[in-house]
Amino acid sequence: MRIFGTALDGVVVFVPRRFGDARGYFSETWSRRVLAGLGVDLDFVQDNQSLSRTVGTVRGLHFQRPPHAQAKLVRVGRGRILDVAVDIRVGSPTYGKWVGVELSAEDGRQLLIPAGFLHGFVTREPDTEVIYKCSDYYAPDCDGAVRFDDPGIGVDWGIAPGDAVLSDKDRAAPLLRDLDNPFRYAGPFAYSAGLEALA
Ligand SMILES: Cc1cn([C@H]2C[C@H](O)[C@@H](COP(=O)(O)OP(=O)(O)O[C@H]3O[C@H](C)C(=O)[C@H](O)[C@H]3O)O2)c(=O)[nH]c1=O
Repeated sequence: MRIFGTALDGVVVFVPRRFGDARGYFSETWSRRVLAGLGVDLDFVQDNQSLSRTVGTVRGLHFQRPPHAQAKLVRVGRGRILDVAVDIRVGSPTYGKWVGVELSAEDGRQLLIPAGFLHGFVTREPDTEVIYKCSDYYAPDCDGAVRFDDPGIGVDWGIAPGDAVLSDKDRAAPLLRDLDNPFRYAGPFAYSAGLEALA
């Protein structure tokens, strides 16, 4: 398992090893022990999977409030996405900043999004399946969202905002500046220190 940094401290890319042979490949896509060995000490308790039929489907920007804030470990089972994380921890040196990483079934990359960050993705192929682990259970009362096209964040999704395929919930999400924001900066992530960036 290789680990790479991104422009946001705490948001890191994992690339699991693939054992290829004439049949295809085998890969351990997650091991608590391996991630703990890399300094990422997270207990994931729920796996999610979503299928998005159309290119340009945007799901996000989502989060869960404490006491059920979620860290997520995202990968693609089929297709390709631009996966996006936004730091919304008040007081963070990267508050309001975003990073996008392309993940695909082919490259096997995974993105870790800590609690305190918004998460969303846009699909780049039809029938894209996204599979992700969450560090807390779904808690509808704690469910939160911010507009995917919030000009104060400025995510470049690679599509015109008007072309995005959205849920009604995402279409109606507030801007970050209007959010009752529960997250505060609590310092750097030790596992991120000194990581090389993904090429
Ligand atoms: C997230 C979730 C949803 N649901 C139910 C609630 C709704 O009736 C239905 C669809 O939910 P939603 O429209 O919120 O699904 P997405 O738009 O894919 O939301 C997800 O997409 C972004 C990318 C995320 O990071 C979050 O995990 C999550 O918010 O599934 C559940 O039963 N359990 C769950 O954990």
